[in-house]
Amino acid sequence: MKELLKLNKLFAKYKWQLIFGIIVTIASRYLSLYLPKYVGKIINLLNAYGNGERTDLEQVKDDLLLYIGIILGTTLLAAILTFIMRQLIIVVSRHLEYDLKNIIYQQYQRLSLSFYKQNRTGDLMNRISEDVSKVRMYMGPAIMYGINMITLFAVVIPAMIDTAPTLALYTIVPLPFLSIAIYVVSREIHKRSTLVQQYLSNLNTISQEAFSGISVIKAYNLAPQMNVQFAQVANDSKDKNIDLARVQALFFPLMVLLIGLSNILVIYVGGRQVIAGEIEVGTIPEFLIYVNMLTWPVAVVGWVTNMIQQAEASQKRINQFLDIEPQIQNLVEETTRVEGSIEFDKVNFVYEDTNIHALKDLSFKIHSGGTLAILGKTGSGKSTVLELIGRLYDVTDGVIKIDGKPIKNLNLDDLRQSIGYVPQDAFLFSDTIGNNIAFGNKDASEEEIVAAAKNAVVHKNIKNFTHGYETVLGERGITLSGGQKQRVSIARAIIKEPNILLFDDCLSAVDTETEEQILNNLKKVTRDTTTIIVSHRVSSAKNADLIIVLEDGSIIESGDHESLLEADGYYADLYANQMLEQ
Ligand SMILES: Nc1ncnc2c1ncn2[C@@H]1O[C@H](COP(=O)(O)OP(=O)(O)OP(=O)(O)O)[C@@H](O)[C@H]1O
Repeated sequence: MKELLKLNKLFAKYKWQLIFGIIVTIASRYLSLYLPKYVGKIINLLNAYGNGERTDLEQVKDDLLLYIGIILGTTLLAAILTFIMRQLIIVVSRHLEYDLKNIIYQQYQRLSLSFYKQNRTGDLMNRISEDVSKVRMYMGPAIMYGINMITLFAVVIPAMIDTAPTLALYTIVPLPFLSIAIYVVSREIHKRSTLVQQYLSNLNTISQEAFSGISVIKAYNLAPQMNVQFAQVANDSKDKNIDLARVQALFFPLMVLLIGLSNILVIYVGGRQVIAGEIEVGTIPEFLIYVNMLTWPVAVVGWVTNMIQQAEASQKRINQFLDIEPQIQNLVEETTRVEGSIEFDKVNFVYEDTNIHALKDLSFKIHSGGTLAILGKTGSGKSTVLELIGRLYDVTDGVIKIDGKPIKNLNLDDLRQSIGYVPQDAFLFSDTIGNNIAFGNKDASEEEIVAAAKNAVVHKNIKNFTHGYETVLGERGITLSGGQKQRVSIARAIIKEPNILLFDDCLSAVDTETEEQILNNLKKVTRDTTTIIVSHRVSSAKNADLIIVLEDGSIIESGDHESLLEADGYYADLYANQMLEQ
């Protein structure tokens, strides 16, 4: 229960509904006692009339009507109260589920990029959906049945002892066995349903990969192989489902058997007592109803215990994520203005998970409004430089300064707000093209969206789509070409009018002519913007104020276009090769 204690704070918010729910439950259970009591009375009355102990038929009829009226009235009232109880407790559990999902989602948003690199997306999704559902079973049904069970025991058992203590003893003794049997069966059900879930998620992964990679599968004619793989996993999944169904099939027969045995015991022991004149005949039906009233809560003990155990395990997984402190912390509350001069001072960076020393003693400076180009082979650390400026990671050693201040001394939101970042792998949401561009500035007008698209040289392409800016993009924007996606992503950064623009090899999929056009447009609209362009092409870099060439995380050459050509090193070779290609 330790992990579930964390939920107490959430419960506090709904304490009045819960307290009222408990009161209503107690009242409804209390009212449900009238049914067995008055059924017993009716049988005794009829028995007395049959024996000739009662002779006034009219009076007997009146009594009968009164008893039936009491049964009807109390049962109806108990049913209404049960309805209110379910409304209160189950509705509260839905609210709690919603609150918990929001808490987890907000925590996910707070957590740093490294968290996402270390944990699989499926796992993140599972904790916010599957695990929360299991916890909800504790917050709603488990608590409701728990209260119901305790109150029922508290009212029924004293009533039984009061009516016929010996018979009560014989009736109550088998009940714990029923509870244990149900617990064992539901634990088996849980084990098997966990396996079913695992196989289901395997099946989902295979199908999802097959759909995402459908073009590769078709091009390599792998469909028959994929079909066999799918059939195997589907078959395993079916076997696990059949295993589960077998144990589930045991649940109800087991309950029926145990209830039947308890009923026989009541009739046998009660019958002997009636013959011995120790109890009245009406006590037998009264007790039969008690047994049936108690059976469900007793069975529920096993079920609820299982539910709580599962919720505890799920809440533990949720707490693991909730307890993580984001690696990147905002250390400054007050707002800070960001102009845009950037300085790296002996920056070192090691990726924790792989231990790769991506940047080594890196130092450079760009003045506000200046342009820096970073070239270098793949894996030389270019993207890492950009990620460090946006504080997606914090440096391992050295300092990055913006406007002369270490970036940790800037308000994190202001820092990120002042950056327009175009990543290497453009990500577009399943939304309209217009909204994807406006993502960088939610208040942007239609004219601003069009202007940004024009500057990113993608306006004409968008206009050619039937629905223009209203064209809805599929998953990961599959209806756009690679170059179009890159340009929409550039428009998204431009529209934000940031003080710092970071382009991570985002012109790789456009032809050199369009690249030239985009760079010319950028020069105009980003005159005062500090711009860093990461590229493999000299054409993207040649006009920059400063060009640095990275190798293995260190600068091997730096200067402007002319000085680097004179230096006759990596840059000059790259230039010569790329000029030849054109
Ligand atoms: N999230 C990460 N976790 C661990 N290691 C990483 C991570 N991202 C990059 N690396 C490693 O850090 C090194 C530098 O990577 P980086 O992406 O900065 O190179 P790059 O110069 O941008 O490469 P490319 O031109 O291919 O984009 C590489 O060796 C890479 O494998």
